[in-house]
Amino acid sequence: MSLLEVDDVVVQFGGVTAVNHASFAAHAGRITGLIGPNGAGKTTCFNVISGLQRPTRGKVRFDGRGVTRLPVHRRSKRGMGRTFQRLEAFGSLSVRENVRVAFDIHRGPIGWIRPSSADVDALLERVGIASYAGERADSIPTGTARLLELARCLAGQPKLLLLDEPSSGLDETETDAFGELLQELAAEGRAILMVEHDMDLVMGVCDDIHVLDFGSVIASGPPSLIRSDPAVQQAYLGYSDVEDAADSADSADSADDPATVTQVLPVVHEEVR
Ligand SMILES: Nc1ncnc2c1ncn2[C@@H]1O[C@H](COP(=O)(O)OP(=O)(O)OP(=O)(O)O)[C@@H](O)[C@H]1O
Repeated sequence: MSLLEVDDVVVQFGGVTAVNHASFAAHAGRITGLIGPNGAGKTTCFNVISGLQRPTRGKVRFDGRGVTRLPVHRRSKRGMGRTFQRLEAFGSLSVRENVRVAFDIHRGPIGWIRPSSADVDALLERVGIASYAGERADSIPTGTARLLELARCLAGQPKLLLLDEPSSGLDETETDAFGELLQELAAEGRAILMVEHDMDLVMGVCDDIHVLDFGSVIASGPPSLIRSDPAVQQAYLGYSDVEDAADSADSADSADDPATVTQVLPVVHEEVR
């Protein structure tokens, strides 16, 4: 059964339909990508899932229960964790203090049971930022700050991780390490739903991908299917010569090789941006 179900969600901002009857799911133990051109409705979907945005219509179910009307903090208590495009850490605190505070927040009324330094340091180690533990959060590189966001989120032991452009600011080596970390986190049973513009990462680590365009889900499936889907090519390429796009990908390699996917989509995405 899906851990998260988004069912026929519509979000309208005045005359703008940001999300248009979108339905998709995310499963425990799997990494799910939510991709699409700029303005496709990805962040609005995340806001609906996490409770920051009430949908005009439609439902969200999490862990077998409806959460559509639940406030953010109650979804968090049930096991949703989210990172944001905008960085949220306390700039004047050290990296270690930020993670310690995140533990405290998630432990709520029993927060007086302090996390041990070993808990905090193990988490910093896990996301690969232990060497920055004593640095002020406002002095660390952007990529490191994103990993700090992830550590703060993991302090709440979420069942579902909602990651909004988590790899921006990471270099290639860091992104590879980050992809491995995501796979480990999923293998431990978490569901990961990720909005991400780095198609190498998306195609390399996602088990399932949902593609949004103008607020609608235009394709869902594993990377190999998404890469060759005509509607996806249309959305990213902006013209209907689907066969050309498929041919160039096919000639590069087989459909199962993530590298071939990225030879089509990322280039196109840069053009769209
Ligand atoms: N609060 C708002 N009020 C009015 N329109 C909004 C609001 N938030 C988003 N929109 C519009 O809804 C549409 C979807 O925006 P959204 O930010 O969800 O897209 P996105 O796929 O996350 O884009 P990006 O990749 O650029 O972050 C866009 O047309 C955007 O301008």
